[in-house]
Amino acid sequence: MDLPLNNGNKKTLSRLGSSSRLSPHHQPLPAGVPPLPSKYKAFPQKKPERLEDVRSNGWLDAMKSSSPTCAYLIKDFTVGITSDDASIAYSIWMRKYPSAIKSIKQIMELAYNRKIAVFLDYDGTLSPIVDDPDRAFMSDEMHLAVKNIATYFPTAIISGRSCDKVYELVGLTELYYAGSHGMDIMGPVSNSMTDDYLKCAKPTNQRQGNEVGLLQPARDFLPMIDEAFRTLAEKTKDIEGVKVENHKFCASVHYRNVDERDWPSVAQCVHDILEDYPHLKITHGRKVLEVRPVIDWNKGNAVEFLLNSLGMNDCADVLPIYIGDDKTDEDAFKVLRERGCGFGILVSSVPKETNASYSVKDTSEVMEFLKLLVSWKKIESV
Ligand SMILES: O=P(O)(O)OC[C@H]1O[C@H](O[C@H]2O[C@H](CO)[C@@H](O)[C@H](O)[C@H]2O)[C@H](O)[C@@H](O)[C@@H]1O
Repeated sequence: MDLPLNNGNKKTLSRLGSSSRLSPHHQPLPAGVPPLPSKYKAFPQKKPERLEDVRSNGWLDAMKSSSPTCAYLIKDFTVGITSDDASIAYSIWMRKYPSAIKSIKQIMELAYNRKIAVFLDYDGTLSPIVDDPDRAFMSDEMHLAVKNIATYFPTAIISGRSCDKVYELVGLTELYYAGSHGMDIMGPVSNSMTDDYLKCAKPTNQRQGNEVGLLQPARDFLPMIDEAFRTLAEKTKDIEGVKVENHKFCASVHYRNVDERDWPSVAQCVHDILEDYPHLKITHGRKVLEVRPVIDWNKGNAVEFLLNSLGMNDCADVLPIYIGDDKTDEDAFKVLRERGCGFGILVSSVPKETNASYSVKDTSEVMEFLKLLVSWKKIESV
């Protein structure tokens, strides 16, 4: 069943070809989800029979395992181990996901005669994870490293935050931005783009003098997300430490600062609200529940879209590199792995299941890797 998003304009982006997976306006809804009504408010607020309790539907387990800081290990390893065991397990894991820094020579060989495109997640990748999402800033050194990388390679930030918020935090006009987990893309405009890709009234890419366009495949969900955000904020306001953010095409319910004994209340509250929104779903991030439209569009689609619109779709010529730390970044790692084109680098200091090919420990290693890429490019171009 196709979801008639966006004013019935059936034109697709010509550069994307005919793949329905890439078409932002024909996202199939999962089986059993009713079509989105044209007037969302008129939709009967069906209250389905009570879903499984959050304890049995896996939400609580996912909440407990999000953002592990010490010896939380994946299923091939043991939980509740000593720090020595943890470092052995990490070393074993690193054999499968080697350090991108130590593998720089191998990466440069892969990049030989190919154009690199760089995709960067924001939180936990460019800025360290902190308790207050409003204070997640990049260091000056990281800011410079990102600016330099964008001088040499097409670079995009792909974030769960709204496009405006991440642009405000990064403040670099030479980058492309995809906010709301890829549902709000500020990217390059080419002549072959159709009306689906809105040309931005205010070109932000001043340094390169390029026009910038917007792609918003979940545009019709805006009123619904806004209403859900307000309900989530209202209903969770008495749980100490909860913070709810509106990221335009998704909403984030943070529980990092909530006493662990109250996590079931957070989960139950969000779960109960979502029963009234069959067009919204939950994904798990680092101590955050992300509420987003059920459409099949994620950070992986955003990467594919940007590669297409940058004219960098030919695997023989292009090496896309995606760096991220979160579960939502796995969608992008998976796309690169499945295309057999480019690779992901996971930011993690503990073993995790991942579709990335390499790893770095933390944001300072991300910065070191970005600097290495720039140094290599400088040497190569003399
Ligand atoms: O895709 P990202 O750029 O990584 O954004 C994902 C979420 O990041 C932010 O939350 C995370 O970072 C916060 C600041 O360090 C931290 O306090 C929080 O616990 C993390 O989940 C952001 O606030 C979320 O809205 C994003 O979805």
